[in-house]
Amino acid sequence: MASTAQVEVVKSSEDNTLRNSKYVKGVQYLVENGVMQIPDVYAQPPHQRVDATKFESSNEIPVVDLAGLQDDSRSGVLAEIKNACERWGFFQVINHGVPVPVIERMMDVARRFHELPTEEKMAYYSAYQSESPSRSHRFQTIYNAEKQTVLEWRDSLDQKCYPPPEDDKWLKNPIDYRDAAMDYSGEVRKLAKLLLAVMSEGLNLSSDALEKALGDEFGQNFLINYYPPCPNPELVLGVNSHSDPGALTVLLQDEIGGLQVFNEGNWFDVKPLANALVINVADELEVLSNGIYKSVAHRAIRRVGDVARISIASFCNPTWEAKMGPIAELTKTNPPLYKEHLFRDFIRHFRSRYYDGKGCLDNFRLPNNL
Ligand SMILES: O=C(O)CCC(=O)C(=O)O
Ligand SMILES: [Fe+2]
Repeated sequence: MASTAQVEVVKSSEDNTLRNSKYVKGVQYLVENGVMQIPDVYAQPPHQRVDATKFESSNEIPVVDLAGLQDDSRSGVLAEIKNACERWGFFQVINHGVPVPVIERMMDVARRFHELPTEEKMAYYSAYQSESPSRSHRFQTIYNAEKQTVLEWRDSLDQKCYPPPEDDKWLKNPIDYRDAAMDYSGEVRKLAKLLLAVMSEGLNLSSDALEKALGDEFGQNFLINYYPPCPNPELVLGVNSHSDPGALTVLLQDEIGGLQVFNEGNWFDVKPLANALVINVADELEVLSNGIYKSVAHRAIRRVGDVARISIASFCNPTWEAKMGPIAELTKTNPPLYKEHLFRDFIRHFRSRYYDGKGCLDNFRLPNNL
């Protein structure tokens, strides 16, 4: 590593300066410059700090073998998924149909992107989605410079995948990125459709009910998260506690680990499993299912160790204009628990604040569900 970076300390109260600070270059930049002690702006308040050395009890998050969907164990697999969506909002899948070479190639381009020289990544930087609406991708290092006072130990690349960007709108560097990203996101889309069908059946709805409720062809983007080694891992969070705003998330993580899920007052590690994918219920699926399926607060910690962690979160979202609210069949015996709204308005609200657990969804609950 090179000499210690001269990092200016930004005090939490000066959050408006974050937008123009050197921290926009991201955490990999600090690490490449030999940072020995995290700048104060990355330090979590004491109650948010974690033990970055130990794995929490972690064998309980269900692992579902999707191979069983093709044979006479199908009804058992449906029940496992239904149960996981109700109890955990999270599960891992194996034999999910996304080919291993497609996964490996995606991980490889993801790593090579984040290891590019800072100036090349900064060519893709913008602080907000709204500042680069025509671009299909965005390098992101600060989630919300106006609203957040503590920064996360991660750099991300946000990539729209569906509707598919025009050929010349994909990232040009790494050169093989576009093909890898298109193949991977196409495979993830097939899996998401399968899971939405199974989840619909779990609600006793027709198998196309959830996909239809997301509008004409659901939207899809992925976020490639890069968490470089940290000199003070016990002081930082890679991603603060949040629930995903869309419908369904398919997450690929490498072998380092760090994803944690909140359940009944405790944090549980989602243990890395080779070639498995992690599935989670997002806020709008909780809304559509009238609270039967649960979106769940999760976060990523940066473990002790000297290897960067990568995760790729693929978000399947309702279309912008899709009308969200509990599906009518599910409100016949139980009252609706969530207000009707457009997905556009949900996202507007999500982006207007810094995330905190399931705080955004709380704004859309009806009074009988507070
Ligand atoms: O890195 C992880 O495991 C979690 C990332 C995540 O939750 C997200 O990007 O929404
Ligand atoms: Fe997430």
